[in-house]
Amino acid sequence: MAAQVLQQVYKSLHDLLCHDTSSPQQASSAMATSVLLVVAFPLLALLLVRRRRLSSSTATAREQHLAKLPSPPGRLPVIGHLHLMGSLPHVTLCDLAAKHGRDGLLLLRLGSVPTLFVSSARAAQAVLRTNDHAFSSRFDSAVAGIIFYGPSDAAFCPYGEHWRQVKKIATTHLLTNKKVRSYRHAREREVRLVLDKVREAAKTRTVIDLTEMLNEFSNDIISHAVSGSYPRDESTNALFRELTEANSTLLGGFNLDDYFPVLAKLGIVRRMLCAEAHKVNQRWDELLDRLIDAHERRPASERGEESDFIDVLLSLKEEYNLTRDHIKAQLVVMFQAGTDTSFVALDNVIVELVRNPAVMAKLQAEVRTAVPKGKDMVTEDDLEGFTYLRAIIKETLRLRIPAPLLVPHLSMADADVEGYTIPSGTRVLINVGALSKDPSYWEKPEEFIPERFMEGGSAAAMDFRGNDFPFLPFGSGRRMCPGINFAMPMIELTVANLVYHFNWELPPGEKGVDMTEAFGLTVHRVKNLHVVPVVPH
Ligand code: HEM
Repeated sequence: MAAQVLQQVYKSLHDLLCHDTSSPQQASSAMATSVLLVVAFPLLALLLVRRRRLSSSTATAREQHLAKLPSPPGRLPVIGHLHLMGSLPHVTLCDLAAKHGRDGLLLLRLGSVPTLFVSSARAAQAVLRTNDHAFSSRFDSAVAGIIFYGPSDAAFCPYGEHWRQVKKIATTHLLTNKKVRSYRHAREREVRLVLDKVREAAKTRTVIDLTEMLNEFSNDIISHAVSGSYPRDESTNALFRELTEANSTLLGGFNLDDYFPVLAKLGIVRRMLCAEAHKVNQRWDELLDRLIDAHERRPASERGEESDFIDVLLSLKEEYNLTRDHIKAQLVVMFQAGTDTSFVALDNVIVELVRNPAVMAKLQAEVRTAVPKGKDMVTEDDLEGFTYLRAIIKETLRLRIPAPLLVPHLSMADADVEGYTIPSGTRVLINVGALSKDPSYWEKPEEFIPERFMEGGSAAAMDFRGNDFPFLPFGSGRRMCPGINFAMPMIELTVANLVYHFNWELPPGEKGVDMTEAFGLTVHRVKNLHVVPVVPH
């Protein structure tokens, strides 16, 4: 009985979040869901054996602070503002913040979870710099706990000593400039493989699915960094790709416990929510065990300059007190945090170039002038002088941020933001997608104008390394992305080669690129980019 109620609740909530609720019919369906939940909740609550309660004075103080924050009307019983989110929360939130927000802040009740949305550069600075420590944790998610072994990885692990250690490993051992440089030949080899495939298609002017090709490419690059000091292994790379996608579906989908954490404490709910995550985790486990075992058997003398992440993590086992599960968690997160973001960024750059032929021509002129005609490929040595290429990548990361709400932060102590007290335990989403289109910082913010980042341009001084708050595609502060140095050479090298060797046309009859977006762990286009490569004369 409880399982049936739960399944119905789950389905209703899923429908609610995955569809636009702006029409009257859908608004009434939101009300129906709410009614269903009002009826279902007492039933489910009866099943809770133990329930942690905040002391009533703490709860009252907390509610008093929250009540002072601006919040939109239309809050429904139990589901709160969940029905207002729609299928593209990063877009809906911009509208809600514009209508109902104050001082760059807006409080929504998503299910039972108070969630603060931050949508001005000043408020983002107050959260990510002035109160960086207070806002540096992550919320507890059953699914993330299974996928990331605890979670004990660098991205989903709550703030604390373990997180500090694994983040340090990421920044000082796995993703340093030196380490990234050591993968240079692997990057060039993978780009060469992409060029070979494109060249084949260009011979017969065949339409190619460039999005799919770039997705595979990004995954292969990370696969190499993780375990690739072995010969290239297609089947292992394909398995990594499949499992990373399975994780993305689990993490990016609707998870009941993200909005009703108290429910997730019920054994029956936990089992239902986590069954798929356990299956996927088991497959990761088998794959990683196999690879770690193989690395352990290999003599240290065989690990060259290009040691991969598994080699590095094994060598740090004693120093950092790492268990095998800790090592696996770091490996899984490198795929999860690194692949999708880098791929989406890369794909978006190409999409913008196809949509803006004048920008494409100017970039081709930059690359083709610097690199002699007929060269086999543009190498990383050639990239140094490509200022327009760098401006294009920045402009793409401004206009189409892969993770426009960052990863949710969680406050660990009361903190003052723009004159409001944000109580400990509040979930915080920074709408960096809104910041990078704020007209008070950006001229013509909806237009693709890479020149703004060139010398003399209005944003020439802006960078994405966490110090310019209107422009935070990688976040800022303690939880900032450690993967910039890894992602940039890969994106620059690939784009430079694709525009050096080929001109790009839309398939015959296509008038433009379909830009419809879907929200998940990252925001990506629904339809893949299909293009025709043409070898220039
Ligand atoms: C264009 C590519 C990338 C973008 C746009 C990007 C963006 C982000 C963002 C927005 C966050 C969350 C920051 C926050 O919560 O405040 C993040 C975290 C993270 N990223 Fe990236 N990322 C990219 C590439 C990479 C790569 C290549 C790796 C590793 C190979 C990586 C590893 C991580 C990790 C481990 C975290 C968690 C940091 C923490 O919680 O302390 N990222 N990234």
